[in-house]
Amino acid sequence: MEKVHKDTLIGVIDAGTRTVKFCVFRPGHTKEIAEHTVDIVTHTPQEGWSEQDPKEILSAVRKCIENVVQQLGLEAINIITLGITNQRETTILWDKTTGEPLYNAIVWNDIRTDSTVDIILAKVPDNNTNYFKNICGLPISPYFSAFKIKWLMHFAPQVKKAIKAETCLFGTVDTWILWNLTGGAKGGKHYTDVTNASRTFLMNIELLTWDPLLLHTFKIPANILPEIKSSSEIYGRVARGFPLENVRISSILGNQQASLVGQRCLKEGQAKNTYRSGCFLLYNTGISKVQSTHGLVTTVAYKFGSKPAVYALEGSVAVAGAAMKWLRDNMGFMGDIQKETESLAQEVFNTGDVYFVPAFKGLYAPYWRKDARGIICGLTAFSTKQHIIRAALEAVCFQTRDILEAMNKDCGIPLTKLHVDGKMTVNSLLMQLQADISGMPVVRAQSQDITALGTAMAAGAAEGIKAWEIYSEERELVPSDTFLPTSTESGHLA
Ligand SMILES: Nc1ncnc2c1ncn2[C@@H]1O[C@H](COP(=O)(O)OP(=O)(O)O)[C@@H](O)[C@H]1O
Ligand SMILES: O=P(O)(O)OC[C@H](O)CO
Repeated sequence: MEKVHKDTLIGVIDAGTRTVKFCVFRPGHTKEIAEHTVDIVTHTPQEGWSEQDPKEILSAVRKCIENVVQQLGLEAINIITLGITNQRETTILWDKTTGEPLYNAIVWNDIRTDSTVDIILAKVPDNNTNYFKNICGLPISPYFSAFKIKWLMHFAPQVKKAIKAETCLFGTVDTWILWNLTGGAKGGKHYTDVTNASRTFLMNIELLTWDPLLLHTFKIPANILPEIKSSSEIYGRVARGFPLENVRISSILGNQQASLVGQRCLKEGQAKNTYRSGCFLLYNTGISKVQSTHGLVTTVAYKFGSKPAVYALEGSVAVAGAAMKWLRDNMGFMGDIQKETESLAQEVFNTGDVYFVPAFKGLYAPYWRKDARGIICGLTAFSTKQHIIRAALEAVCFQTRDILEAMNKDCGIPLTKLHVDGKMTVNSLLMQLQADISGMPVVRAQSQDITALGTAMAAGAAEGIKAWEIYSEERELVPSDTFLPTSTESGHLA
């Protein structure tokens, strides 16, 4: 292992859907030494719409860094580098001369672009959802950024104007933060990394460059797009006016890819599932791209510097923990999700044959049905809120099982265990149900910060800090506990 100065520290900006966090790691350690989190408001101006204020994201980043710097006192000077990880697909357009956003950020799970999707579908033979999959790895769906950009180009006059004046820039949340941190209108770096670019629907997954046919199909001008970089290299330095001025920024990873790295699923055939608002299962397929024929997405897992890109198959589920929030906020079934979900669901032995499909905004993998909507069925006069809460937990597990089945069919080599992380995994009943429903051991990471850890590892790698031994044979970096399947009759995957 390369010698690292004992005081060196690495900072990570984790800009998620619900919160922005800044935390700091000591190389080689898996637990952060300081962190601060700020909630982000999501606006719903119309049903199915989901927007955030890009400036609020930025001021949350600033607040979080300032708070952590204060916590660390003099030690903050040891933060030598920063990484950025982020909610993916969320789309921001801004004016490069003023630095002002041209519209709110359109969040990944926003479904206003249904009609845009139909326009694109109408252009392809047989309305084939998978028509561009061999180019970008993705099915046609409102989930991906290109549909959001196209919607903005059509419906936001200020965007049209800025595009005409050639002052418009596009970025996912990583790019917005990087551009602003490195100087904004005064020379900010307009870059993204391959993992985020692979979620836009505009990148050629083979060449890792913006694809002319896709740009032409969406009529998106190339001059609004950021330059695509690797996930681990030095992109620039924090500009004057921001805390941690002059510190290098040296990793960018979409948050689901970051947790794949943090879980050290760095070899072909290793997979992880992250349970948060949504649920995202990524299976490392090495340097080869597996084209799914069973509804999964081909995505870039990571690219460290000049090393070849590593790919993953991804199964994305739009609603997982978000169903618990719905049961709390819309149904009033509980007051505190963390404290009550598990105990309420434990009060009944099963769901009493109640099933819950939380397709609030359509269904993602493996179905890709933008027209699907939620359903609760099997209700009887005996059904209680406990049955429905338990059914909501089972729904997360069934959706994961659907994805595991699709992965096994696509890859031919069945997974033998599932590594999991994310806030929802504190729910041990959910973990046991997942082991039973998928018929395989579920290995739960004993850390909530796998995403940030993966980003710190990538930032460290760019700086020559090999303290986490990214390529070592030993996989288990973070302590874990395992849930074994207790029932097998329905638990075996097809
Ligand atoms: N004990 C629990 N049981 C079930 N769901 C939980 C529990 N604790 C948190 N959740 C759910 O997990 C999700 C946590 O999401 P969070 O990590 O805040 O990320 P994000 O909303 O950015 O995806 C929330 O949707 C919440 O409803
Ligand atoms: O911020 P999260 O954890 O909800 O992750 C969102 C995903 O990146 C969307 O693809």
